[in-house]
Amino acid sequence: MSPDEIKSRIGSGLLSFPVTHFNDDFSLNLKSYREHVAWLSGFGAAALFAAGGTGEFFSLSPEEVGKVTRAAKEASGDVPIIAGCGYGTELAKETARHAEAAGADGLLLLPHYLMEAPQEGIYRHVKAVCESTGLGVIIYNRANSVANAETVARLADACPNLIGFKDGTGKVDLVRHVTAKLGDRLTYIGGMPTHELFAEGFNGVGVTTYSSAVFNFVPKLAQRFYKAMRASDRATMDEILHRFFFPFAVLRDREQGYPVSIIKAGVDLIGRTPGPVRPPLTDLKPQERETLRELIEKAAA
Ligand SMILES: O=C([O-])C(=O)C[C@H](O)[C@@H](O)C(=O)[O-]
Repeated sequence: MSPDEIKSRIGSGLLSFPVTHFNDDFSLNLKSYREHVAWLSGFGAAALFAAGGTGEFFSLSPEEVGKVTRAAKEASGDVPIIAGCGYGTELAKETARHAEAAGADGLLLLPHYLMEAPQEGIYRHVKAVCESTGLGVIIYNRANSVANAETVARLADACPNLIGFKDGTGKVDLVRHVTAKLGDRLTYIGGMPTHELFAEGFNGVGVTTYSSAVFNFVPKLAQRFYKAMRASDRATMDEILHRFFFPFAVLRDREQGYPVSIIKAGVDLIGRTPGPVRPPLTDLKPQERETLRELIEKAAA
């Protein structure tokens, strides 16, 4: 897809990040991953992100990102696949090359590694990655890589293929500044952990779509919530928040890294085979899985 096509496509509906499936020895289980992506593709996502944060991008090699992206493309039918890339500039460019060769429809640029960086450095880094690829690129503001509105505007001017801005900071003032300055030059994506908890507020500042991690295992519930948000149907949102998302967040917050582990556990509980999370993450404990099982049952009721 051209950068313009993927830009309007991601703005057209709910997004999600499939978990990456592993065998018990932590090697990639692409067969199981393909089956999961094929199943998810039937629930109306505007695009799926291969090897994103929830897909344990941070635990994959550049070659593995390429393999995961190719497997997603083989399974997703006409649902576009956006691939993760990130770390320092050279590794990000290398990963982008693997993803592009694997047929990705766009790229999500996750934060660079370890160091804080000045705005000029973030600008040069993002620009270099954009210039290295023909794909549309979405910048992901999070952790040690947070571009301010001025930097995002400079990047949008310098990089025609910068098509999206994803927020993982939760800073409404910063995001509002970006949406006010950039208008419809970019598509805006909410990417807080369990973004449904933030969705209504961010919709109010121009972030009209978001990525839903729980879509991995309760896709119908995720779509119901998204449609309620778009329709400003607060009664439905309140009902789903109380029944599912608030207790889900309590469980998710029991351990560092659980925003990813709990999604894998959910996928496992619905009878798919995502396998374990790779270290440094850890899987849910048996009692926590039981609590999640009960929540999933309630969500289906
Ligand atoms: O990097 C990631 O995986 C995300 O930020 C996407 C997730 O889907 C997040 O928005 C969530 O947990 O709902």
